Amino acid sequence: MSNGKVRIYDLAKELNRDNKDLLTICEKLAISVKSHSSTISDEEAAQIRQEAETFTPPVAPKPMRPAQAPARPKPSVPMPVKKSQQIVAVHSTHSRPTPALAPTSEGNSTPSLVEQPSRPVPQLHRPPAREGSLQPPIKPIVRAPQPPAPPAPATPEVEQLVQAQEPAPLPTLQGPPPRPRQSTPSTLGTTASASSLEGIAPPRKVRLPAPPRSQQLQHPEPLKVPGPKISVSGSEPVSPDVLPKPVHKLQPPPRLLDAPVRPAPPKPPGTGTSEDAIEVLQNDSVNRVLSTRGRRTRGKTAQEEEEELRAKNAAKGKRRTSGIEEEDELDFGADSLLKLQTIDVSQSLVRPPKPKATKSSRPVTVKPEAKPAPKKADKTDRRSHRGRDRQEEEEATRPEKITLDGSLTVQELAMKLVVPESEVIKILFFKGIAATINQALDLETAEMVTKELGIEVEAGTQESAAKKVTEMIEAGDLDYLQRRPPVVTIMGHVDHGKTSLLDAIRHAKVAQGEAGGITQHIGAYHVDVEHNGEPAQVVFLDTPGHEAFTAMRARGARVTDVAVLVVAADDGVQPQTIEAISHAKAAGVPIVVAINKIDKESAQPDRVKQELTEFNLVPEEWGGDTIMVPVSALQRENLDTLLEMILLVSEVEDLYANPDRPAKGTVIEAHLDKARGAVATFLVQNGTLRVGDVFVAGACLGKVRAMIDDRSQRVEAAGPSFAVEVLGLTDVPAAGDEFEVFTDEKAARSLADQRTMEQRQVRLAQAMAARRVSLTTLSDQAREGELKELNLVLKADVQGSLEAILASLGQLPQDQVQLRILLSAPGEITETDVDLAAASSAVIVGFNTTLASGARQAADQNNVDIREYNIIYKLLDDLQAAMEGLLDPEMVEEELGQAEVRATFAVAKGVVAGCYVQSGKLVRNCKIRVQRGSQTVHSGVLTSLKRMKDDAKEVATGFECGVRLDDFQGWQEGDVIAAYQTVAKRRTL
Ligand SMILES: Nc1nc2c(ncn2[C@@H]2O[C@H](COP(=O)(O)OP(=O)(O)OP(=O)(O)O)[C@@H](O)[C@H]2O)c(=O)[nH]1
Repeated sequence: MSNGKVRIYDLAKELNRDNKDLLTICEKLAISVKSHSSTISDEEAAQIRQEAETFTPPVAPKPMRPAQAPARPKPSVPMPVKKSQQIVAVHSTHSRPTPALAPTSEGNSTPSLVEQPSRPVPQLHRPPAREGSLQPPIKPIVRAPQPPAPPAPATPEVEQLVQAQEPAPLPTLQGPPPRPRQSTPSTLGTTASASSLEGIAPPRKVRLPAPPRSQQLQHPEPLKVPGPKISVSGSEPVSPDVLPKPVHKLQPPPRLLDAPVRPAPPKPPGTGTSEDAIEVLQNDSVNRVLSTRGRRTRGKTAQEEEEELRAKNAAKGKRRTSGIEEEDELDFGADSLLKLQTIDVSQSLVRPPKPKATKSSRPVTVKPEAKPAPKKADKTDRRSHRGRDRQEEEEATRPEKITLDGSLTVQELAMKLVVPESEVIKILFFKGIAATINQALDLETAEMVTKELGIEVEAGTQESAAKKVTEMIEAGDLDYLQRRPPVVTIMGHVDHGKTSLLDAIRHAKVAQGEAGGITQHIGAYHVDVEHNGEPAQVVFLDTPGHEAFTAMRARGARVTDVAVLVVAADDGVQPQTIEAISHAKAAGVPIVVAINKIDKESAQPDRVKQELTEFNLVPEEWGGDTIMVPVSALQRENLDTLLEMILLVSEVEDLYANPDRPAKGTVIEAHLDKARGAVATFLVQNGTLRVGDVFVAGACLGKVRAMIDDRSQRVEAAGPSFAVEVLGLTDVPAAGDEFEVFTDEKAARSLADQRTMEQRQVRLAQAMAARRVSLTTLSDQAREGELKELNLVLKADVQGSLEAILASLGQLPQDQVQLRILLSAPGEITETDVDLAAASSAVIVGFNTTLASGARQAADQNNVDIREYNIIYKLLDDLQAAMEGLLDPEMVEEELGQAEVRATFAVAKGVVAGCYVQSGKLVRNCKIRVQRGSQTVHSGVLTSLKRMKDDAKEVATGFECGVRLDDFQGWQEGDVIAAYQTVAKRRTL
């Protein structure tokens, strides 16, 4: 007692009574207490004391199994007088009901069990038991003095359990204090399950309030339902007399195995199956997931469940987790099932439900830091800091459909999808693609990610890119349209002869000069041909064939009117052939197939045709509509026919433009020329480009200083479909950027400024996103200290080089050190790049490019490392080495030398060992070990080293020296000093 307050359990002790007795007295005296730990006033305590003198613990109005009790000749389980709360399986009597007892249990036993008029049960809303439902194997505590145990019905297992749990018999059944969260029906059910599980389940401390008789009478159905009734959730009543049967229901593994991967078949409401048993898991989270599914099989939607749960929690005054705990608790009793279901569980975990289905099935990875850049999402962040709110918001703002047009970075895709970048990275990761935030994704991959998130990709997205050609034409041009030459892209697998073919067509040996046989840049070439007796022209875009240039090739197709697909007759359809077909088809560009190398003996043109039919390219002679021309680039065979066919195919295309207007078109390639500055190849798609024209290409302002055609001739004007190299740019635009001539220089300048500003913002966003990566997408690994990062700012002469480098960097192993490209852009290294690198501790890598004025100085000031390369392999090697450098070095011992102690001298500061250096050297402050025979008698640092009387930094082999240590004086002649140093050895990736 303290402060005039008395706790119930203190009082119980004082009165030598059970807590429950006192609670009962309290109830009787209308003293409001919640539990035995509640406090009451002294007056109330006095009342209770008084009452306790005459109080006899109430005997249950009826024995638990009145019909069965007499049948028990002797109580198989000795009932304890006190601490009887853990009767485990009294209901197991139902597991094998004798025919004689069955009717009794229908009529009486259930009500008798729960009939506790003095304890109202708040939860009387349980639905009747549902057929076939599984009951979680729970061992409720029926705090009850019991009638003598029925003899026959109790299974041996149950009896064992009961014996284990209840060492002493209880004379009577005693009602528990009111507990609002349990109901008797579930008790029945859970107990039944427990018994059905052969008593393996551990005892549960679930106290069950007894519902009033009326409640019990509301649920007579379960007793009438033939067949097993087991409920997983413990919320449904179960017919006691059919309880043994579920044992068989639970056994068959095939049904359990089905559960994780197959949605539950429709069942009558409340119906449980063995699948539900999978809810029983040790892992809480798994339990929740599976419980959710289990509940759904009973016909509830996620929303209903959510609401129900909230309502439950509100009623309990607890948070949601408590609901889960309760659920887990209820499931606890079926540990035995775990053994049976381990495989099922793991299956369900490795195959999470598709995110598309419902909110709950979407991978929950939205973290505050992982918010993508979109402004809308940021606002949401500010409004609410709760993850769930944000996720809901995010999902609400998530588009149903998006349009993908060509390759884009992970970040750009995440912004489009309104998901955190981490989500995209995660999806890619699970698909086996390790991507960084700024990694470019090709269309196919982006589509895959989009679909994975349940967002539709708008059909014909590539069409928009292809239509760019026609979009170049404005309404004002319509009256002045003239036919223009077709722009042709040559595509195909590596080494199938693209360059040779173009070369053969142009009569110039371009291919011979190429190092490694890889075409490095997109070039454009004009070919004059005679068509229908009239002179005509075909413009060829030379696309590189190496895999690394896939993205660039995709861009090439955008401005293309006809695609020539080169397939080597001796090699057939190869991966890049297929890729080229899909690019051309996606862009809606007609394909002319050039079956090359027919001069070779191994050539099999028909095999090529056959293979191409698999891709819906059926040759005309086989009844299809694809023109296939067998050619030999080497022998210049059939080239005229090929050109003829290209013109024929392009005839049906709307190839018109208005040459009498300022030019518009696309940047085919751009690079920084050391002598000439920024140089770009423009393909004019409408109008005529002239020397002196002011233009904006991407974000770059320019004035055409000179134009050079593919024959290195200066030209004054370039009409539609012409490709010319343009000098006079202020910066290097990106391949694929559009250009447009402006008559008003001011307007051009302001547009360029505006675009530059936009680009800066994108860069800033990229930098911010890059920072977020460390906090979000990589947080898991970073948290474990497993992952380190190497930030890079990558600048190169041309887009093609960049793409090649990026593709190669993607191949570097990044499981221990993550490479993050903060920026990759063509052009020289500028002060802005240095700023970005400084802010993000990045290294700047320049490939075939130069430093803008001030960049070097800024780099020195900011301690930014700028590395310049002109050989890609060197760059890759260095970067790999740098990544390896980031790994924690391995500390290894390196032997320095050995000296023998020949004499010892006591000095003021200690003992000096007079030594002779036998090998290597002794170095002051190096580490040493003093060895005496095979024993190391001391390890430490060589603090004082003298040669004669002077301090020495080191003493080499063959010299004598004096060694004194601060922390060791026990020298003995013959001791050997082993000197060594620890060096950091770089680990490799
Ligand atoms: N026999 C024969 N060889 C050819 C023919 N066309 C090209 N080749 C050879 O095939 C090889 C590859 O030719 P390229 O023109 O470089 O092939 P490519 O597709 O442009 O290669 P990348 O630029 O690396 O994608 C060269 O050795 C050519 O000599 C042909 O018609 N007949």
